[in-house]
Amino acid sequence: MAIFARDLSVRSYRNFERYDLALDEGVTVLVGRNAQGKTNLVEALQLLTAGQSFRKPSPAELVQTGEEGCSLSLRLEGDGRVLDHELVVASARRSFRRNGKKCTASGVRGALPSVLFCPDDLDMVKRSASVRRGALDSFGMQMSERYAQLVSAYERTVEQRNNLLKERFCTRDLLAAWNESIASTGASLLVHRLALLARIRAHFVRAYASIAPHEVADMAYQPSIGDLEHAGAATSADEAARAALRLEAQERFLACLEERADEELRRGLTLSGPHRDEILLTVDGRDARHFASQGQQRSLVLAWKVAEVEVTRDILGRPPLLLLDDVMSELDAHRREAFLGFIAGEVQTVITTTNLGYFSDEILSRAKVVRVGDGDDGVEGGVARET
Ligand SMILES: Nc1ncnc2c1ncn2[C@@H]1O[C@H](COP(=O)(O)OP(=O)(O)OP(=O)(O)O)[C@@H](O)[C@H]1O
Repeated sequence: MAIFARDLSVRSYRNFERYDLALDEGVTVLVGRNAQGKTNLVEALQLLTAGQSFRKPSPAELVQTGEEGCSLSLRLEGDGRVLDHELVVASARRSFRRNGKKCTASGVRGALPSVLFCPDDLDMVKRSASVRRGALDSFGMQMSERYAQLVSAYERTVEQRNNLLKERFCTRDLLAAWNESIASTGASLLVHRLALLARIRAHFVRAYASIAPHEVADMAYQPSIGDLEHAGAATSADEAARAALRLEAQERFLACLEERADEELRRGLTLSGPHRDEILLTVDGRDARHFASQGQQRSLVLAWKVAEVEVTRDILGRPPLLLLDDVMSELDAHRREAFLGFIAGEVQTVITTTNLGYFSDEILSRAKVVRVGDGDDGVEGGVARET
């Protein structure tokens, strides 16, 4: 059974003094001129479902200029349950609440995962590998708490090891004490990433084929420690097979650390591990970073997003909340139709736009259209204040 996001309320948040928005179970279109706060509302929905925002704001940035603090809340309903997620910023610190009880970001993650597609994503194919790794990890963190723990533990370990590498007193012997722990956490994260990527890949290949039927797209994970003999075991139901893969990754990681220790000491950086891995996207066997046209890049990203929606369904048995921020204008009519065709009716979706002309009459007839911003009498229950 599905879970739906029902009511969003924000107070003293970004450009809104107060704003209340009731969402449709199907498609809600937020329409308004530039800088009216449409993206801010999408960001609020992402914060309250994924526990983080694509803008990576400091707590103070969320607070409306001139105010002391802000609050955001979202009511979720479904599965016979009601869940209230809240985010409060006070004294420049943010805290989450779930059903009134204080929690960390992980407390609001997972009940209703969100998949965001925004203009920044459109060039993820050509940007650095960290963008693609970040996309995979942000999604993985919503799918599994263990994945989220591994990401933060690994990031912490790399940061501490890099700090040590920058110290003049650092030696190979001192580093060796850290290697076991970074290799163990890194190997576990690597196995989680391989498993998630394998799930995404199956849907990605299919989705791309229906967007561009005469081309074949693919994706592959390329570990910086080299390809692993037992990589296929990442998706195995056999715990022993996965443990063997973890061990192989750990040993390989340790060997790489040993081999590159002098270079690491010289550069003050950890040079191998999941934070240096690549996610390779290809079209007809050619590396998309170098060969994909603008249109092919857009199709690759669309296919990736469709795959995230499908994997959420596979893992949780229900669809995510899909947040489409200002991307309709970036897609041509064919890709727009293909994308909306995938999600039509079955996925709760919030779309922002400056122009309803991008939507077919069919979509508009069943969507809830909300005007955001001043100058419109259709603004739903809110006060937007331009600053
Ligand atoms: N902390 C803040 N306090 C006050 N105003 C803010 C704050 N943060 C952002 N804003 C304002 O919010 C507005 C931008 O909102 P947003 O990015 O949601 O616009 P939008 O409606 O999505 O526009 P576009 O269609 O151009 O993408 C800007 O006017 C910006 O100054």
